[in-house]
Amino acid sequence: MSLKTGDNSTNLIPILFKRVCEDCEVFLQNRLQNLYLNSTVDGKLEITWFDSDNQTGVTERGELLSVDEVENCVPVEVVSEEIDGDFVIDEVENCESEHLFVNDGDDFNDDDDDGEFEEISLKDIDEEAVRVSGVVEDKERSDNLMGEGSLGLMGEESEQARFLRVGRKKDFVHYEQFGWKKTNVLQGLELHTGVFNAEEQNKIVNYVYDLQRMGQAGKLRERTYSEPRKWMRGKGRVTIQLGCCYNYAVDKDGNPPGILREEDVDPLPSLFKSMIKRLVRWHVLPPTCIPNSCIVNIYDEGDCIPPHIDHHDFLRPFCTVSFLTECNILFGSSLKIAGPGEFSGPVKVALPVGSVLILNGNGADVAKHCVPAVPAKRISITFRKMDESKLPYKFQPDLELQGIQPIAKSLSLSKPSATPVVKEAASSAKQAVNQEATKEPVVSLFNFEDDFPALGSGMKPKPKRR
Ligand SMILES: O=C(O)CCC(=O)C(=O)O
Ligand SMILES: [Fe+2]
Repeated sequence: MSLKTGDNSTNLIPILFKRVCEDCEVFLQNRLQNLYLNSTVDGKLEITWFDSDNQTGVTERGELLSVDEVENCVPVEVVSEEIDGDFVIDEVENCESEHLFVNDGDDFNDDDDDGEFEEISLKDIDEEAVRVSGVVEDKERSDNLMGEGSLGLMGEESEQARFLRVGRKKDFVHYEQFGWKKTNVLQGLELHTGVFNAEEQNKIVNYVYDLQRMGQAGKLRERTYSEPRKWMRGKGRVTIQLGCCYNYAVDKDGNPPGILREEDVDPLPSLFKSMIKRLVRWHVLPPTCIPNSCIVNIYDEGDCIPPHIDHHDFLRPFCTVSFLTECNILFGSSLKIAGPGEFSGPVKVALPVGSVLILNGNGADVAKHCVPAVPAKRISITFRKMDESKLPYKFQPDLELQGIQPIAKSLSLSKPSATPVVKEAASSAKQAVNQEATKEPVVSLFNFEDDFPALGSGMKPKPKRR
């Protein structure tokens, strides 16, 4: 971190951007934005940039902070408590918690050769839970889960029909000013609705409950299950980590934030691999970024996740799948504490159950996100691919997760197949977004349109810009 912007940092910008190609401009812009984020709050020193390699930070004014200074600085803004070796981040002003310290198949149905899709995954949940509990090497069962053994969740519908009904919103827009430049801090965000139907959600939720029971009974590996002490609203949430152990903040052993490579957690169970397969097959996640880890968040009423940017030990895009209760997720480069477990920010996106939110680009790296106190019990599963160089030492790549390919977008996609059902999905995705999250001015507008508009549906309306 040798760049010192100082008070005259904006003077550097025209020079930095001179004769720079478009790609480099985006890259530079992102870097600069990170430098500009999180200025002082109420006169307290905040760090705008955390260098995870050197464990140093940079203040808004470009001052380089040593490891010690970073450590001394952050507790001013971060309230966290250590619970069983894990830091549970509570009310956090401006997300510095995870951002700084942490630097932060579908085989629900499987396609067979004749082009029909047959339900394949989801075995008996109890059996599967036992399998996950440590008997994960049961390859035969795993094969069955991914192959035969259909529970018929797809019913009479083909995978193609289900795929067509997914609502997709990819045009989130909210401009924020960084120095002289306005940036869409939501660029890269996508909301896919109707990816998991009610029956599938039920299976997944019951499975999560089984995992939770096993965690409580000490039947999962030590770092897999974490249940915080709750002493007030907004405190903590249960987490189940699979595929890797993620450290939210420097822990009692002095481990830095990020993936703890030497720690062992339970691997992704087949059911979750089935979910991942669906996400890739249904064009929700790209085949180039297939997740190999996940964190299950179990929120009781009033639980929250404070503002943060997901650690860069995880690649982009990553995604979060919602269950049980619709809730809002807030986005913005600056998110504020509004009360115990309550936050405010410029953009509010509703997350319907069964939906998948993709975080990528600025939406993952410039805007912070948080889930304020949820109105009722909620579960989310965040799937992320680990950076190759950060894989746990004992990590075994999973063959089931290799070579997953998206299904072909058949010709029917371009037919006016925007049946009422499709429209319904579209409008529910549209309703899912509310940019009047707070009283703060909202400068962005967005338009919903399905990925696959009906023929003759005309040109894309352009997002309005200021
Ligand atoms: O619960 C959610 O939807 C968000 C979870 C999240 O931000 C995370 O796991 O990093
Ligand atoms: Fe997150």
